[in-house]
Amino acid sequence: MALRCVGPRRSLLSHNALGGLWPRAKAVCSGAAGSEEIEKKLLAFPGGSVDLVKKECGIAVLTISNPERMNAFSGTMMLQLQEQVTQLEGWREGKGLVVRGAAGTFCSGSDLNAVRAISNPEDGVKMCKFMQDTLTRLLRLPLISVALVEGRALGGGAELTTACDFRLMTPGSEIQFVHKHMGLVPGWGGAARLVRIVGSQNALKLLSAAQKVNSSYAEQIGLSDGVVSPEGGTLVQTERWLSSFAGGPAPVVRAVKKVVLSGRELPLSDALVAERDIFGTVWGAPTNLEALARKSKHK
Ligand SMILES: CC[C@@H](C(=O)O)C(=O)SCCNC(=O)CCNC(=O)[C@H](O)C(C)(C)COP(=O)(O)OP(=O)(O)OC[C@H]1O[C@@H](n2cnc3c(N)ncnc32)[C@H](O)[C@@H]1OP(=O)(O)O
Repeated sequence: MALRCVGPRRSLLSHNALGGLWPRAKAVCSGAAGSEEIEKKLLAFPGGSVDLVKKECGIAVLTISNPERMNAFSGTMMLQLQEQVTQLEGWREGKGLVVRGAAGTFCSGSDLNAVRAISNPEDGVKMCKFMQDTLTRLLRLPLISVALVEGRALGGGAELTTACDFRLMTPGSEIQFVHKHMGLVPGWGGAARLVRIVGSQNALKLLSAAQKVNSSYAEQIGLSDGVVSPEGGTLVQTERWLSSFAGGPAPVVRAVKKVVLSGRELPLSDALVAERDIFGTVWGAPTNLEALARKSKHK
């Protein structure tokens, strides 16, 4: 049975999915405590929803939905995204996450009506900090995540794709960091993450030319991990693809994500300590003991 979490239950708390193993996450997310002011302003821009369905198989689907505006993020959707990330942080049985847009397109970034109304630099920076915190927490979930890109992923929508571990694209879909055309640069953490995904040369090209990236070019530079064809259902295929990484017992899948995350984000000496701690959670645990009893051979 699927558990559906829809709508605007809100929390002002910042969460750290990796607990004590993760000193840097605390530092990055701690600013969220002072975010009440921007949260109040975001509430003034309603519309759309961010919906979460958690399935018993351990895979959740997060849907960005504002079809009249090509799934642009209204203010309340930004708040809902934060709430749904909090839900996922508390989901101990979770292993995988698909992030997608409603109605055949991914997301066209911030709702330009909200952007126009809060176009002063002070509010802009607060909004960007709010989204940075949420997307950092999304990327740090102990779940293996994939963005299913159909249609367009523009501006903040392109940034959202980089807050997932993987990206799959449908033929004809495009990712475009349109920020330069708007006289901007990414502010939701998308530039920092893009550099880590495609390298600084490719990131510079994509940002400085606001280049449209189709599915084949995205695969060539490592931005996309594969193409999903519309036949057979894009979500079904994406979930099947994800299952090959997020299959197996939750404690082991979550431990895999955590060691990769610590290796990616921490200095080597801290990453080694974190890896030992994570290793300690699976060594001698039921799955490990069962594998030993089976005398597994990996031919
Ligand atoms: C860059 C900074 C970043 C941030 O940090 O905040 C942002 O994300 S800013 C937003 C960046 N995104 C855009 O600028 C998108 C602008 N829109 C488009 O380029 C096009 O609408 C589209 C997304 C390519 C779709 O084109 P098309 O298929 O031809 O449909 P329409 O243009 O008719 O769009 C349908 C409808 O949706 C409205 N729309 C689309 N995107 C947004 C948006 N981001 N905010 C608000 N509204 C949006 C569009 O205006 C149409 O509505 P109507 O005009 O009422 O018909």
